[in-house]
Amino acid sequence: MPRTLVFVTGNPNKLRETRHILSSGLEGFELESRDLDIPELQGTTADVSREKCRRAAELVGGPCITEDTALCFEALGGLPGPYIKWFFKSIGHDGLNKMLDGFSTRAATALCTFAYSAGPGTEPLLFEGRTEGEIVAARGDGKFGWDPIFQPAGKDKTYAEMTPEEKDGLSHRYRALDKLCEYLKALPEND
Ligand SMILES: O=c1nc[nH]c2c1ncn2[C@H]1C[C@H](O)[C@@H](COP(=O)(O)OP(=O)(O)OP(=O)(O)O)O1
Ligand SMILES: [Mg+2]
Repeated sequence: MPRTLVFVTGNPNKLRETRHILSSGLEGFELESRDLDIPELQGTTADVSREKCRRAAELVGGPCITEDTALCFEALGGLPGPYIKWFFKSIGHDGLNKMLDGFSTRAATALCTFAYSAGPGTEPLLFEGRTEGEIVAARGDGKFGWDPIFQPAGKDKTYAEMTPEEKDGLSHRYRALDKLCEYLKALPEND
């Protein structure tokens, strides 16, 4: 019997990709989605993730998962990090590239954090996945956020030029979800 997880996210691309990973690589789980826009605190990626999941569990009234994606530029000491959404909305692919002009490195880390709460009032657990890469001029279809400007280390394609299977094979999201699933599989069925 697949276990159903309530995934609270306002982002349809995230949901699609997470479902794809769960149906092709990490079987045994199904998602039920709740499109709720939870206010996001400022702080480290871990602070932002923990607080979002805590609030989501209160709204859902039961166990749930949330996910936060950060894009961390080495030249900027890890920023924009969890604030990438607002940087991307404001300045787009070109602006993000220009931010790094003049620096000696365009290295970036895509960081995905899944958070799991067993229900309201319980402390969320965090599962992180990282993919190293660099920021390049946009290539590929631009359907999902900053995919066109992130090229994983050692590859000649951006995330946006990869098939869903290729991206899932090395993505920050796959790596975080793999850890979350390992944890959930080890829990007793009715937890
Ligand atoms: O694999 C990805 N490839 C490219 N872009 C991505 C990816 N994953 C997230 N993104 C974008 C969406 C948002 O602009 C920001 C993360 O912000 P983040 O708060 O985690 O997402 P969100 O507010 O859209 O959805 P949610 O309701 O789950 O918080 O990076
Ligand atoms: Mg968000």
